[in-house]
Amino acid sequence: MLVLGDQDQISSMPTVEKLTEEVAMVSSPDSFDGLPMASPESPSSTLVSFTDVNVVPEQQQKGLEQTILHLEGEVIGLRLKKRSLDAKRREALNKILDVKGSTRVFCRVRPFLIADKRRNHEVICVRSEKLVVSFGGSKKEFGFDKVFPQNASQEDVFMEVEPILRSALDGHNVCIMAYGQTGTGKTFTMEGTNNLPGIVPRTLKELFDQASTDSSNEFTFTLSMLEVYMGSVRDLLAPKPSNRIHHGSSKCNLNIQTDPNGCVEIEGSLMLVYPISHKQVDGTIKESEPDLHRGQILTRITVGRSGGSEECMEEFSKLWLVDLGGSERLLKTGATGQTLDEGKAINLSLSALGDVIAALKRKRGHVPYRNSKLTQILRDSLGSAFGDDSKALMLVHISPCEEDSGETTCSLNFAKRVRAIESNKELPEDSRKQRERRILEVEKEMREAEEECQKVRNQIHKAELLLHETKKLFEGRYRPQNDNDMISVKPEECKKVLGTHQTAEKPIKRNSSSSLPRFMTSTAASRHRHGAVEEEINSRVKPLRPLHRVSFQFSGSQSISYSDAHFRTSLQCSIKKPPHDGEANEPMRDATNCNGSDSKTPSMPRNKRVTTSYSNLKVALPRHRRRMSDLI
Ligand SMILES: Nc1ncnc2c1ncn2[C@@H]1O[C@H](COP(=O)(O)OP(=O)(O)OP(=O)(O)O)[C@@H](O)[C@H]1O
Repeated sequence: MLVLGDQDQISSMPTVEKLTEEVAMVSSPDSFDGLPMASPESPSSTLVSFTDVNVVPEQQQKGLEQTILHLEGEVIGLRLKKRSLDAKRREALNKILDVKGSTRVFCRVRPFLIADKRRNHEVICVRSEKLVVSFGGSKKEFGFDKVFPQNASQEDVFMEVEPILRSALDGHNVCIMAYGQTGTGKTFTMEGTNNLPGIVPRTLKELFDQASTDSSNEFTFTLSMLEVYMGSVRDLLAPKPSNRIHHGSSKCNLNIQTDPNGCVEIEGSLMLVYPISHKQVDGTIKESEPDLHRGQILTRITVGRSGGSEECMEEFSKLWLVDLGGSERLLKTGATGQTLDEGKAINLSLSALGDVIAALKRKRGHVPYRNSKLTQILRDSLGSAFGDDSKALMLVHISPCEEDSGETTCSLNFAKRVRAIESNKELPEDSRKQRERRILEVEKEMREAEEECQKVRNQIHKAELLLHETKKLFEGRYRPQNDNDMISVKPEECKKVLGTHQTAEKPIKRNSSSSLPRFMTSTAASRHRHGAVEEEINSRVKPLRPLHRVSFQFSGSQSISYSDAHFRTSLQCSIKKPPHDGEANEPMRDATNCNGSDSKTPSMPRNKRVTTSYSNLKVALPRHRRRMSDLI
């Protein structure tokens, strides 16, 4: 009996390659009657040679049983190895983020727009990670973790954001906030356009891609969208009229609750809807479009991750993507009425955010999370409420225009305050260099662990395929079956395989040879023929990679398209009822059961991908908000 974690047993087991050879030998026509011959090169072989044809079935059965046991042990051993490599990679990523700072601030400069008549290129000057603003005859320098100049692409921005997203998959709470004056490109960065998708759609795609390549974890995703508007929280995905706070519905102002562990949940919000209901949710979002007003938009992706077996508890992490709303000073805009009230509410919210950040910076005493809905919602992603487990990124947006330089300086000062949460920001030159060296070292460690992990993943895949095949072979030959358990092969399939009409029309019926009198057991020659037929069929119905389960629960308007129809079917199955480990070896059967028809589906591609369509992923929000600049 193999005990999980017994490394000696695992390391003394035959390798996948060796077992592959052995299984190949079992069904090889070159070996005697389909049986392996003992070889001096393989003393450890679990399969032996036979001379008495009557003893053959029992010995062969034992040999296959041994092979199955070894393969199962091999898979367990490889999974353990992968888990430890994965932990190493996560630790390295975490170290990198810690050395870089768990609260980071990037700055993005918007390019000049057609509407910008006066273009003074001297106002904003970007030098590496520094930015100089020339304003009223004086120059002011600001340093950030990264500065994106006017010509930076959406891709450039996302590349820098991506490591933080990965830490959400690793179980950390992450918060990415876009801050800045109205019209400086917050929505452009977060949502983007159909052709130039921003962080939100790219994040979804990235998360799905990464989850779909991780076969040892199961992931679930839920997506929610909230708006903080005039001090109330509303569910942007709720059907009308409950989402209309200004129409006085009591349901619209959702309660924010914090559990004893400091985890925040929004009471009664957010239907969890599977992809199949996207159209319905899409309609809901569109319905809310005419409610033009100005609030703060919060997109939340909850990532559920479990280790792929029933003993492993599911861990949850939250990823917040927040458009903080225009930060401009209201006197300057000359706003009145509702616009003025909306502006005031946003500014109060931002100032509460600033206070929370300042308190976090002090690292002691009371943190005033309760002063605004925004900070209450983001509480468990903003900082030290329950350890240094959270990662935050602020993307401050500025305009290149001279007439905006006052607002630009205000935004940059705010961002500077956020950045100062990390005490080691302004390091002397040699400490900075040392820090950069450390980052490079850990990045190398992480890359190595990733590469090693990929290798082990491939080995697991191979071993699982082999195990699946061997079990199939074993069950086909030795498992006692009653008459109802006939495996029927479609006549046309048999015709293709065998080329003889006669054999094709008969379903292949399997009986346990050991349960029959010896005179009724198959002869060596008939077993050989039978084996050849089985192999042909097996090679046609290609073995599938065991499903690693990724399920999606959406309450958003996003539509997800899967590049592989078979995967979609399997996915729907896994959403309805998570398969057990044993079932994971037979995904084709699962899929067949699910749609209730015989599966002619081609085998699942090795690298199945879950893709998103950007155009569909674009949340129809921009029209939902009124731009301050339009009103001036
Ligand atoms: N990096 C960029 N490249 C090209 N166009 C940009 C960029 N940033 C912003 N824009 C354009 O500038 C305009 C204003 O941008 P956007 O609506 O994203 O600003 P905002 O800060 O979200 O404003 P609001 O506070 O009103 O929501 C849009 O037309 C947008 O396409």
